[in-house]
Amino acid sequence: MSISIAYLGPPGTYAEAATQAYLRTLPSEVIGEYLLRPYPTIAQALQVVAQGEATLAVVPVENSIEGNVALTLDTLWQLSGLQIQQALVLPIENTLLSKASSLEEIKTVYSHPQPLGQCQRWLERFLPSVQLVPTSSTVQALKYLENNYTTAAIASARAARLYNIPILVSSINDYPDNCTRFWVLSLQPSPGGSHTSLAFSSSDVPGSLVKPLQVLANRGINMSRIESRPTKRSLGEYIFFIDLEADASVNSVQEALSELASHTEIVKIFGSYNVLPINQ
Ligand SMILES: O=C(O)C(=O)C[C@]1(C(=O)O)C=C[C@@H](O)C=C1
Repeated sequence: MSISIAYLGPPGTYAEAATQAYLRTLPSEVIGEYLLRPYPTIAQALQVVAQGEATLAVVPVENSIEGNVALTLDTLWQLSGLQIQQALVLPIENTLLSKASSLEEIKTVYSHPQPLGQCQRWLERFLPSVQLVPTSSTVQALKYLENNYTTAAIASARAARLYNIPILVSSINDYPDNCTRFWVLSLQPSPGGSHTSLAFSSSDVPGSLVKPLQVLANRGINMSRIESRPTKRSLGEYIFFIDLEADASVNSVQEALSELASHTEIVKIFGSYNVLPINQ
């Protein structure tokens, strides 16, 4: 029986590169059982796993320059049962792809909003008057390059090779150490590991953030990330996404997680897992 992995496609996206990197971490004799399934949005990749139509999803969570991937966090909050199996940190090296022979010919640059943000300063410096157009993925941006010598796309060198498109300028990141953290999620219980992720909502009253954080601090549990997203119910109400440097199977962490319930409205525990850096 094959194991399907959902990701933001089409092939050639950074999400696909992360999915391939995840496959390379598995024993070679099982890799043939995995089937990669591209989806047009991150939300759909997560939904098919939550509905049991795919086994795993590989989705971006956070970028070192642009911060959180809001769509991933919002979708995870809405769905039930998804557990993190593994985190992967993938280096992101953006390149400018175009059929133009020089930067002067370019009038429009297409890409996913994240790479447009990751290369913002480069774009301001070298292409200050072009129009920037967001697309649903870096590979979707490539379709605007067909038979057009005034357009460019920001995508990976791998996408350029796959779709046979010339690279006009390589390495255009504003900061060289650009990397994105991905999560591998499924309906299986998470395997345990060095990090635990959770999210909670709380009402807009004094201490609604301090109290849950105090529960963690009281037990010496270190937090490696905190992000907020609006509940979308009313202005000023938030969902907090937290990563802990701790394994939920440890007694004190388990106690803290159960105590959180009394200081929050809804708590969702996404599980404990290890983080793997990927060298490309
Ligand atoms: O468009 C792609 O190629 C993606 O894989 C999406 C995505 C993202 O959603 O952040 C993934 C990682 C990179 O930081 C840039 C874009």
